[in-house]
Amino acid sequence: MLRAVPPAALEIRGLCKTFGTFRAVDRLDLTVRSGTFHGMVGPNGAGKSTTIGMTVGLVSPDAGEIRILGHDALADRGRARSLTGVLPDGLDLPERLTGAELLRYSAGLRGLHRTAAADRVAELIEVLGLAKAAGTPLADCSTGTRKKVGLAQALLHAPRLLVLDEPFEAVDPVSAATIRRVLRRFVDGGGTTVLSTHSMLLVEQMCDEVTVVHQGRVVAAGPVAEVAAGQNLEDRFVELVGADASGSEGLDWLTTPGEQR
Ligand SMILES: Nc1ncnc2c1ncn2[C@@H]1O[C@H](COP(=O)(O)OP(=O)(O)OP(=O)(O)O)[C@@H](O)[C@H]1O
Repeated sequence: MLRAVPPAALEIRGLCKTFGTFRAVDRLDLTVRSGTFHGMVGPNGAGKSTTIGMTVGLVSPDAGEIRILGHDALADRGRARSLTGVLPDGLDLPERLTGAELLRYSAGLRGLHRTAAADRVAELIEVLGLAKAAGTPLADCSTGTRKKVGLAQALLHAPRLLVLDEPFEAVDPVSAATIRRVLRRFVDGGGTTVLSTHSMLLVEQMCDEVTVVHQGRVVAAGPVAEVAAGQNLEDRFVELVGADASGSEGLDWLTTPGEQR
């Protein structure tokens, strides 16, 4: 008997976004298979955050299709939102709430029963090492701690797809290892994670597949080893997006001692 193929966790076709006259995302296609860890990499300004923003309903696309686990995410935002956990770029958090208050509030918005919400919030605080942040206004928390609170918020409602914009940015190595273990358990349990990152090492260590975005378009995609094509991923990345020798010329005043300032 033929087994039904599960729908992709995330399927993007022909996605476009223009800011003024600048085409930030240009007919981008992306497929993230269910139950995988997928990395999205690209140079600064490549269009990763804009793509993620459109995927999770924070930025409206000019054109294209987005399907989350087979559901049309643009037509049915409510369904897409319930399936997806999001760690957006920039993390605009309500600064006066403490970490615990934000998590309880988010659990309420997600419609979690009060007892389940309290249990999950307590467990996330424990596992992610957020005891201090739980009682501290978010305005007074460090960048890395805010990332962890944002991640806890993304996990609260047990989504099927996690979309994370640079989840390891500013996070210390011990916390990063904890986050990696949490994400690995999530994926091993059938969830799907797509994350943007500048760490090729992280992609090599954690991701099943990778998509390389450059100037709003996909320039390579597939299993990490295939995209790396026999090189380490960092060298292959530089080859794909074009090496840049800037930084080795100019700024003579910086290296000429004794010059008048
Ligand atoms: N709201 C906006 N208005 C105008 N331009 C924007 C806006 N948002 C993004 N852009 C531009 O779109 C391009 C893509 O930005 P985006 O943040 O998606 O890149 P990125 O790949 O996430 O970059 P980085 O790795 O530096 O975070 C950039 O040139 C950026 O300046």
